[in-house]
Amino acid sequence: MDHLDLSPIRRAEGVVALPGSKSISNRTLLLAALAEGSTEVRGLLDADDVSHMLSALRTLGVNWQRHGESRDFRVNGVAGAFPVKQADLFLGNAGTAFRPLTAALALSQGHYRLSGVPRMHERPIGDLVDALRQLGAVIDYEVNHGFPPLNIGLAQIRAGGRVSVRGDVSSQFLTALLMALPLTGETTTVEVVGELISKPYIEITLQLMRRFGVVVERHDWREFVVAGGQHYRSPGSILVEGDASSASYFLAAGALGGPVRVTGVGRDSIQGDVKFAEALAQMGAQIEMGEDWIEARAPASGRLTAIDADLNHIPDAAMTIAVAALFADGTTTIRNVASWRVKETDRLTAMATELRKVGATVEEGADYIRITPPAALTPNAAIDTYDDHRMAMCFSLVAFGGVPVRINEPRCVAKTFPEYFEVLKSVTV
Ligand SMILES: O=C(O)C1=C[C@@H](OP(=O)(O)O)[C@@H](O)[C@H](O)C1
Ligand SMILES: C=C(OP(=O)(O)O)C(=O)O
Repeated sequence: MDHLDLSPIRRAEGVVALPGSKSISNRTLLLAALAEGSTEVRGLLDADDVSHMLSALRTLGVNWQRHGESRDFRVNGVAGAFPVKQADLFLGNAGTAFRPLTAALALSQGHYRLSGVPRMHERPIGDLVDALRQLGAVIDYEVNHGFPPLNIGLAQIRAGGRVSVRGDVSSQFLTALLMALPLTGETTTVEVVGELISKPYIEITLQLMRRFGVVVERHDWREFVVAGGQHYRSPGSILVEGDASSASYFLAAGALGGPVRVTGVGRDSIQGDVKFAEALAQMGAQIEMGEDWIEARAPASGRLTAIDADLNHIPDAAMTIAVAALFADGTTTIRNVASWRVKETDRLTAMATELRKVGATVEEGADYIRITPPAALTPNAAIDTYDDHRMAMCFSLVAFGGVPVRINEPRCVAKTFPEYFEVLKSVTV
């Protein structure tokens, strides 16, 4: 088995220029592809999830060019409909590619097949398919009802009216629907059924749609009205912010010593995961924030303290809090993260299993996890990562506990942050 042995880390200090945000990269690419005009996308994330979106768009007839070896791209919009009407798309395990493309293709009059890695075929998509069928889309499940692979057929799309979508399994279903609706050209009201989770990701969607000229009226988190007759129009140029979820590992490292500064996200960010800094501050870390940077250092007291918090608004960065809890006095409880079960792996079970390997006492609930750190971390734990980039990244923090730790299959970080371990090395001693 491939693995990476991390030696004990004494402290982290320095500046990390963050890679581009996954959520912003994939939304921007799709909106730029559907828009009228061409868009310069600067600072795009270079990682598997975005590569899947880029190659899907090329297969669908969208013309894009990369400027040399840079992270800057030009995307030539197709003004509404993909030119290629038949395609078989492989989307890995990229939720931000799979869900939005499903909606865009279901409303765009062609025959398409969408598939991914085996885990993607275990991640639910039924709520999105149900919503799209209300609009007249023809979508079949290839193997299991409610799960990819999907086959999309030619449809009679019903113009306008009301459509409902469940919001309590993944917010990506609502994001997908909102981004695709302007393709139908009629006013549509989307009603969210159940309590919407991961709300800040809907803010990212609405902000970027607005950058491309489409305005959505939002009534609380229950109803969204997309007016008819709008089209996406290129804003000219878009700079992708640094990834706020990727920032969480370095901010946590800073909170265990520091200072560590991340650049590319800050006060002006449109990403909900910047709120990770608030959770870390609640644990006692000293946080400073500028327009496009965040800095973390250890609490004045020297020790983090446990928190009991609902982290439904930052489900990805919440995993970093779970590992930071190993360094906090007391018992930390992370609540309202049932969605962890349907992500890259069942993250509640994976987190509980691996935290126990380093000696923590862990209670795993249906939608919460409670972590009491051990008096001393177990040295040389071999952490399984379950093909989950975030398991690999957050468990690297164990090395700050003065013990060596082994990360199995570390290359899973390629999903969102291929150079993670090199960057970590560059700011630690
Ligand atoms: O819309 C997005 O960009 C994302 C939404 C979240 O998923 P859920 O809405 O399924 O919680 C998050 O976990 C994922 O990494 C990215
Ligand atoms: C849940 C995640 O990814 P996805 O976009 O595939 O849902 C994640 O990156 O933590």
